Amino acid sequence: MDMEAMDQGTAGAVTAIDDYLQRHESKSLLRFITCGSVDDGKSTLLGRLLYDTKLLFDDQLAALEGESLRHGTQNGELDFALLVDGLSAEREQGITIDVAYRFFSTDRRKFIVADCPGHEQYTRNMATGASTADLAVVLVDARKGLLTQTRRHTYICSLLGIRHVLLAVNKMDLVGYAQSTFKRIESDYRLVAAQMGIEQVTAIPLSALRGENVSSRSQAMGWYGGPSLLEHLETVQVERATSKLGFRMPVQWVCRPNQNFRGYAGQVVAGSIAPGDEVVALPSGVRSRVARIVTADGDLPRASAGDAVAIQLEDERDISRGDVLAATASPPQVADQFAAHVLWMDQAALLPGRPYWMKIGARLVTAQVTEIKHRVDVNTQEKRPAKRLELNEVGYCNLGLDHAIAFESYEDCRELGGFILIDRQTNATVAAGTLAFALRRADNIHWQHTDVDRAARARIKGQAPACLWFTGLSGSGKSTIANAVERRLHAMGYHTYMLDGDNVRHGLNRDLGFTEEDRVENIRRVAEVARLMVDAGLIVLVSFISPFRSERNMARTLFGEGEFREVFVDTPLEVCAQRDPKGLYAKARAGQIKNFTGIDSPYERPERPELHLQTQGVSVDELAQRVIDTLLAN
Ligand SMILES: Nc1ncnc2c1ncn2[C@@H]1O[C@H](COP(=O)(O)OS(=O)(=O)O)[C@@H](OP(=O)(O)O)[C@H]1O
Ligand SMILES: Nc1ncnc2c1ncn2[C@@H]1O[C@H](COP(=O)(O)OP(=O)(O)O)[C@@H](O)[C@H]1O
Repeated sequence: MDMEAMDQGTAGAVTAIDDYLQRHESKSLLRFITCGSVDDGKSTLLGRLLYDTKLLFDDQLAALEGESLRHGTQNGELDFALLVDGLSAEREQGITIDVAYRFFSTDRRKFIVADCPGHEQYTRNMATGASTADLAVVLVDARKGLLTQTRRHTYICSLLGIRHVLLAVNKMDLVGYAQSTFKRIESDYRLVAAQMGIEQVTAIPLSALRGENVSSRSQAMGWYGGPSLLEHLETVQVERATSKLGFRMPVQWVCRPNQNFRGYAGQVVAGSIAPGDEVVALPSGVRSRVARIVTADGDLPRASAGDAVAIQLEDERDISRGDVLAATASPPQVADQFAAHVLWMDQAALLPGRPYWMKIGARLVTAQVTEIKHRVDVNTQEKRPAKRLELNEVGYCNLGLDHAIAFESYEDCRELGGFILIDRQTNATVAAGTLAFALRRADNIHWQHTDVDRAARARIKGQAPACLWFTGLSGSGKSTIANAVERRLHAMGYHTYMLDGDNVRHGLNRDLGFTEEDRVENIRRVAEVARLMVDAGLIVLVSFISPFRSERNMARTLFGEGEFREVFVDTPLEVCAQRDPKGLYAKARAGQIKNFTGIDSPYERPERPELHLQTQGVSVDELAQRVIDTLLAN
């Protein structure tokens, strides 16, 4: 690469950026988002606004970001590039979502507008944009009035903490600039917004296409005495009450450029901090004092909310990415069970009991929705009972996490109260959510120590406890083979127990049917029971269809290294249907049984089972022996 040319180019960019920053430094910043249905004129409005302000800073800002990175690596102390690497790793996992942020500015204010393209994934992108915005421009077509989308988007904005809405009643030229139409839409909307807790609504009649009431007042609407859209954006006061919270910073990255330096990099999300202050890392509770606050431009005497810094502590501590550094005097709560709002954004429904990745702050944990309290009808605000959440539905749920986290309610702190859920199979972002409060503090429930532990229980039985997990279609041979395995093990003196779908469904799981959500719960319970039995020192044989990879993988995580063996009883559907030991396939094909696995309910084949048994033409005895060989091999 031609280094000289590159340096010159960069130097040029730096000067331009310095100029830009100086000119705009003193101005306040407004982050907003535009929402509306497909044809309401969102792009026209945004285009018009950018055109009228004649200031587009996309390129300068991209260069600015590049520059700050370069500076970060210059003095060899701090590698901020690592931070960015971390983020791009997330991008590869599909965690981040595509939202284009456009920058523009006028003489009075700087603006960042979240531009959320794409109709299909609109809700998903919108939620991302809304989570950092202070104001939403909600577009309504004057000819159509409020639509379901208008209500849905307003609700999402409200859920994600937006308290100011600019209602842009667009296409006024197409309704003859009628004041009555505008007034009707305005009052309809105020009612909806008030129901959703949004009190600051400014309604503006406009025509984005003709540029009326966008950046200048319209002659055609003399009856309107309010500001133009741009005037309002330039002057509206959106400052949130200064957060009452003390210092909080999620650790995005631990920087170790050399042996002598260890810095915890991240953005301060609340309060402020200075060298000498005592901090606690949560959830571990480790304490230390701040030695230095390092940035790309040198050390700071104090860092406050919004600053991106690396904090060096006085002593070497075991603190990692995802921990939260906080003021010791007023630390956040730590908990593992929450009440939360969840906006579901995936085609496949949210199923209670299924484990998802949860990303909150810089932390990644496993979370399950343990209960859906209710679903919210976005049109009427009514609470309705629900067993699952479908695409674009919002539910008020209880969440259970596998690890405790430091958090704030979303209302108090977006960064430590907002989260996304990620599907563990596809890595797709499937939900956005907001924490309301902790249901139970993690430190209130302790794991009770027992003097006789699992090793002691296993020892007295003279065996290594294990879980043999048989999965396969109905009639594939799970029970027959598991039964033969248990008979042999028993004869050899092993302590065993068999959990069979048909049997457990008569007792513990009597309340469950065969919908996806019931099957998820069925497997969750039986996996927990199997875990207890392994804890008791037994060899447990689990024989359930267990059709979903997610739940089988979840079951696996409950056991120790090598304790769990997945046995795939692989018999083609046609063969199972021919065997039809209980006559169920005949009934399912006749439409008398709904949701029958393999017919109108899916079976996800195991990808890496410990044992893959193809049963056709092989005797039950031989198959059972193979299971025993696998079990006793290690
Ligand atoms: N709709 C439908 N789909 C599948 N199976 C059905 C259904 N209705 C009843 N049965 C009978 O229930 C047994 C499966 O229960 P499981 O608990 O193993 O199922 S699951 O793991 O929750 O999917 C299954 O037993 P097996 O044949 O031993 O697998 C069936 O006998
Ligand atoms: N090689 C085989 N392995 C297991 N079962 C077989 C085999 N060949 C025939 N079968 C028959 O298939 C049926 C399987 O039923 P079952 O064990 O109840 O299946 P599942 O528990 O998977 O629903 C039984 O009637 C069994 O005798």
